[in-house]
Amino acid sequence: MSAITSHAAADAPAREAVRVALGERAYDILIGRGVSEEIGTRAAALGARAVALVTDDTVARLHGETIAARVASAGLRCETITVPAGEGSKGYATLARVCDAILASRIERGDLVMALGGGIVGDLAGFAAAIVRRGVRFVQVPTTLLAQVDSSVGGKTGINSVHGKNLVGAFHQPSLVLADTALLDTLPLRELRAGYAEIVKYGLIDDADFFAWCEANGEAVLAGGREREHAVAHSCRAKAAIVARDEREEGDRALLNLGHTFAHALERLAHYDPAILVHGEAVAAGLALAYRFSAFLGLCAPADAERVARHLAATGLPTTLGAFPGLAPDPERLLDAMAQDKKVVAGQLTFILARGVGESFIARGVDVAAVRTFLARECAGEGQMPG
Ligand SMILES: NC(=O)c1ccc[n+]([C@@H]2O[C@H](COP(=O)([O-])OP(=O)(O)OC[C@H]3O[C@@H](n4cnc5c(N)ncnc54)[C@H](O)[C@@H]3O)[C@@H](O)[C@H]2O)c1
Ligand SMILES: O=C(O)C(=O)C[C@@H](O)[C@H](O)[C@H](O)COP(=O)(O)O
Ligand SMILES: [Zn+2]
Repeated sequence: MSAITSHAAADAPAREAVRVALGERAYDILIGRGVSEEIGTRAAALGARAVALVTDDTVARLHGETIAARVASAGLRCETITVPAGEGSKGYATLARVCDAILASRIERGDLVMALGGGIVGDLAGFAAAIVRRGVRFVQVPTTLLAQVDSSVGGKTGINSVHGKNLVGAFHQPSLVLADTALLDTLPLRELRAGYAEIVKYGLIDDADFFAWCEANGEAVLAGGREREHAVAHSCRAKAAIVARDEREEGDRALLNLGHTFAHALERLAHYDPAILVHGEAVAAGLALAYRFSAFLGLCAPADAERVARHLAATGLPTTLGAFPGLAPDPERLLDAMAQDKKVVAGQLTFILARGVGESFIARGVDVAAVRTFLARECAGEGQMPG
């Protein structure tokens, strides 16, 4: 119980800074209500004279003018580039349009691309920044819970292909992340839940105490307030630590992919259609599946798999392949999508599996026949806890 108490939200400071210790590419994540008020002075302090503010049409309507005015008030030229909201923007056509708009704005290497939005804008704008003029600096101003706890940190940028999720991209670290939790006040519950799945992931990777804290405080995180800020800061610290020791996913960083071999396959089958699922929902199902697959292989106790699914379901997240309206997953199509996973080595699948809550590990060379049998059971609705 004492370890759980160490996550007490009452102890969370109003504002927190987390350093991503990457040598010459090190940067700060500033977390708290109102931190984006400093965006202009912070951009100026980075030596930029102009900013290409990339955002989506929903975020532009809600927060675009405020952020652009803050940038301009520090004496920087600010050009806003707006893309349609949704995963459909994370593709070649929108990437080309964003790159050309950045060039048309005469953004120089010393200037800044600024991603104002969720993970889709962050991944897209970050990749554009990585390739325009062979590398322009960029700043992340994440506006979804998912982006604040995960996608704005660590420098994975990219777009989707018909062949799969995030298959074209680059590692390009931001120069600064401003996670203003006040921006989440306008975020719909469905998107809060999706971001919550990636928060739970940190507990499942290697922090059983944090998973227990999530079990006790998940509803409060969704409701807002100090628990949410604590969860954002804790998640950023967890991700920063992993990224600092393995920036380019040559080892440990793959643990951040817990649940994602399943999730990305589901996203491809759904053609990235948000009417069917969004990334965080696919991750929630993927986490439950990774634990059930671990139990199926005899690696982890079925009770742990049930505990994981029970908590995700309790916060309104999907935990089964059958949970997505309009999606009829079948084992062969899922396996075909998994074959494009970036963790594949010499044609062999890699999964992140678990020996228990907070005890995940990288499993290379996983037997395809076992995956096929497991998926067939899951597609038939067998092996799942009720509800
Ligand atoms: N690079 C990484 O390390 C990393 C990590 C996790 C996920 N991702 C990627 O992130 C993407 C998902 O990101 P996401 O869940 O943030 O989705 P998203 O960017 O689509 O945002 C979700 C929805 O919320 C809206 N929105 C954003 N901020 C809002 C706000 N403050 N108020 C109201 N509405 C708001 C958006 O317009 C959008 O419709 C996926 O493409 C996933 O692959 C990347
Ligand atoms: O930062 C990472 O590393 C992650 O794996 C975080 C994931 O939540 C995220 O969805 C990431 O985009 C997946 O990476 P990918 O390399 O599998 O595309
Ligand atoms: Zn993810």
